[in-house]
Amino acid sequence: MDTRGPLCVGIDPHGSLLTAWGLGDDLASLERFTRTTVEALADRVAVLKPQSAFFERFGSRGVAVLEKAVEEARAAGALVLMDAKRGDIGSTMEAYAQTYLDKDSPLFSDAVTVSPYLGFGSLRPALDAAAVSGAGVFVLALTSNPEGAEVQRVTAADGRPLAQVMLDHIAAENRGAPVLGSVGAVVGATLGDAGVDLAVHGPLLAPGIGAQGATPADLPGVFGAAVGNVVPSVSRGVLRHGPGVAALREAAERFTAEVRTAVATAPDTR
Ligand SMILES: O=c1ccn([C@@H]2O[C@H](COP(=O)(O)O)[C@@H](O)[C@H]2O)c(=O)[nH]1
Repeated sequence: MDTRGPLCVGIDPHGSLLTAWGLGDDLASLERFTRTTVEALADRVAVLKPQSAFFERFGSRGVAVLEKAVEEARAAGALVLMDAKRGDIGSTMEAYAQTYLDKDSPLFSDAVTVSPYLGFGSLRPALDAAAVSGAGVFVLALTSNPEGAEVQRVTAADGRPLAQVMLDHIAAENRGAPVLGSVGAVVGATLGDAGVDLAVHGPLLAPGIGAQGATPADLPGVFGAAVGNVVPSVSRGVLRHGPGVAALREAAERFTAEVRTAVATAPDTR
C-alpha cells in the first residue's frame, strides 16, 4: 500500500460485465476477462480481490481460471485477497483454511474473507493457518449491504452491538503486532457512520465504493480516525471501463487519487 497506494480492485466477472466487454457468458470469456484484468492491474494496485462466486459458477473449470489468476496476480506483485466469505463450524473451517491459507494449495492467497457469524471462535483454524503462512484473514464485521444490519447491529447479551463484539475479537488477535496485525475487518464504505469502535489495529477492507453508491469522499465519515488503515475496494466501478487495459488502469488510478485526497484531507488524520 505504501508503494502502490491503498486501492483494492475486485475481480468480479458478472455475466453483465462479460456482455458489456463484448464477451459471452462462458468459460473462455471468463478466462479472457480475468486475464485482461490481471494484466491491467496486478503490476500496479496493492490488492486484487477475486470474488470466488463468479468463478465457482463455472464449476471446476472456473476454479481453474481462478487458480491461474491467483498465481499470476501474485507473481506480478499484487496481494491477492480471496473474497470467499467462508464461515462454518471449526472442523470444516479447517478445510477452508487448508484451501486458502496453506502455502501448498493452488488457491493459496495472501488473505481470505471469512464470516464470524457462526461464532468468532469457529474461525480459529483460519486464524492459526494464516499465522503459520504469514497470510491474513479479513473478518466480516459490518457489511456494505443494507440487509446486514439486522444481524450485525443486534445488541449482544453484554450490551455491545454484535459487530462490535467481532471487532473487539479482531483487536484482541492483533494485540502486540508491530505496525498492523494480520487480522482485518470488513466494514462497508456505504455505512455513512460506522458507529462502532474501529481501533482493531488491523487493516479495514471497505467495499461498496462505485456500483453500491459510496465514493472515496465518504471514507473519512465512515472510518473517522481509522481512515488511514482503510483498504478501499472497488469492483464494478473499475471493471466497467474494460475491456481496454489502458482504460482499466486509468479508472484504478482515478480511484486511487480520489482515495489519497480523501484520506489526506480527512479532519481526523491531518
Ligand atoms: O460487505 C461486503 C463484503 C464484500 N463485498 C464484496 O465486494 C465486491 C463489491 O463489488 P462492487 O462491484 O464494487 O459493488 C463484491 O464482490 C462483494 O461480494 C461487498 O460488496 N460488501
